[in-house]
Amino acid sequence: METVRFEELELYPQVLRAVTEMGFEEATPIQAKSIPAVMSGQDVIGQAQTGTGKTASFGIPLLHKVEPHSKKTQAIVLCPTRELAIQVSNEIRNLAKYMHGIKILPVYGGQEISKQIRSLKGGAQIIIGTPGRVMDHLRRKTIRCDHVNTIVLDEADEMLNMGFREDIETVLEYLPEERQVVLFSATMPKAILDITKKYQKDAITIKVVKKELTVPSIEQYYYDVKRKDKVDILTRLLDYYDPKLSLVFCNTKRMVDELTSELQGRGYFAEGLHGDMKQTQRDRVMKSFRNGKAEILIATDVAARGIDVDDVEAVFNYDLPQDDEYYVHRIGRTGRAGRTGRAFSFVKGKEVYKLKEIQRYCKTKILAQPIPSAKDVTNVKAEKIMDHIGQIIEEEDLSKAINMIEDQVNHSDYTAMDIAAAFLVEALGMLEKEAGKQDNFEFEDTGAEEGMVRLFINIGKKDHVKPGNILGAVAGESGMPGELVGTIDMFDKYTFVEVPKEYGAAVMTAMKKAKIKGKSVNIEPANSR
Ligand SMILES: Nc1ncnc2c1ncn2[C@@H]1O[C@H](COP(=O)(O)OP(=O)(O)OP(=O)(O)O)[C@@H](O)[C@H]1O
Ligand SMILES: [Mg+2]
Repeated sequence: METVRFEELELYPQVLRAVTEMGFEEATPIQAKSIPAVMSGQDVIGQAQTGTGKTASFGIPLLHKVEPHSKKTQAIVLCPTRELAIQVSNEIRNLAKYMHGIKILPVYGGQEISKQIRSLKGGAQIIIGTPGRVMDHLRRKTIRCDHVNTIVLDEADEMLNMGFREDIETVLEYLPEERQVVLFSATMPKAILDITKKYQKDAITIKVVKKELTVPSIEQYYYDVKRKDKVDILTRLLDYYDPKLSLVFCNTKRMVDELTSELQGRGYFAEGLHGDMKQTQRDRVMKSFRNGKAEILIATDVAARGIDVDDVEAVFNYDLPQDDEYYVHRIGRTGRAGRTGRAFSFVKGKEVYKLKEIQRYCKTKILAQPIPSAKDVTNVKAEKIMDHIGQIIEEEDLSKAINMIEDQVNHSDYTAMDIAAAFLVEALGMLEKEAGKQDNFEFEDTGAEEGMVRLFINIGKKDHVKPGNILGAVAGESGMPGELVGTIDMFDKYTFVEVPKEYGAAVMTAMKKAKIKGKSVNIEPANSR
């Protein structure tokens, strides 16, 4: 398709200036087609892939449609999540930077309503909000709709889905008969298209057609992963690919919480995000993800739609999404605005069929991929260290250090090569300690109780050791609740302890460092003893 420059779209000079300042050079295909259509006042359904600039596709025309001299509310944009309402409002504010007298206000749940009411009193021509809170203001008459001539549903298919449909209908009832209804999304399932007729008149459909629904610059892989191995494989992939920012999707809030503390415990800069958190906390997490302080965001689908954060280089489906559409939106958090990205999905057993279904829906291929080995991770780390070293050699004054090494070489049997190699081992070792806090152990079935594994402990001479000492060491060192420790069988020279399977590896790792009655212990999985 021919490229269209923003100059050709007859924008206000103030808007053109803002667009240029935001670094947009050409209009994306969806922008080129839908900016004129939305400006003309027609009802529009716009569909284009994730990260292709749909926000400006409706944001720019809204700025052209509002009358800045009237303080009345003239346009409403509805978004499915609070984070998206904030983001869309910021993007439109950026576009409006050089237009005077236009106020753009986000209103969403979890934010103090009295504060919102005060802001609304000042008059805002464009309101961007979540349906529940907008409805609330309409009922209180703190938002008045008599002059609203445009309503936009961002993520329209989600908004017209069962969870939101009633709210949307209520909001629409408040609007004047003569109004423009604009819908945008990366996905438009047929069932939803059927019901859009109820809300729109002679809508034109602008679909930027591509072969596949997902963005081609996102590499998509899957791993067949047992539940218990998921965390290890996730950290392996994080270490290997070392993405600047990553987004990890789980299907439940509980899983988000669990995985967040697991990764934090292993030393990763990870934060969780889900709907049960307080809004102030959600805001804090989003802020630290946007500024890169949190490198890994672990979230429910609350972060799946619309969220635009630079430098998200990898998306993980820790759990496979329930709906095909959600796969498209989740992985679309990377590979935005022409960038590349990677998407990794974990599947177990029968979920492979679900994955096939997703590929059919998206018309894309998700490839099986071997898990990088620990050695692969070491290699990429060594490469990174060598890159860094190269940079130091290029940029720093090394004369003092060279003198010191020369001294070493002259006064020992070591060559300069020995010394350099030892430095590399030291640097890698330090990294390894950070990355591999938990060793992997194979537990064989040794007739332990259901869900338990049997560990063999040898503390050498065991004159004064009592079951209580063992219990204290196992529970105390590993952080496992003591009441979970199963049977402790003490024999003449050795002891068997049963612990829940999921704590097996943690106990083993912890006990290697533990002492019982001042003595180091020897611990291993009980096999055929
Ligand atoms: N013409 C353009 N040139 C370069 N960058 C652009 C252009 N238009 C928008 N962008 C930038 O591209 C990114 C993605 O835009 P946006 O969030 O609007 O995508 P989207 O199509 O709404 O995606 P999603 O379906 O995920 O909601 C944003 O950072 C935006 O500022
Ligand atoms: Mg969007």
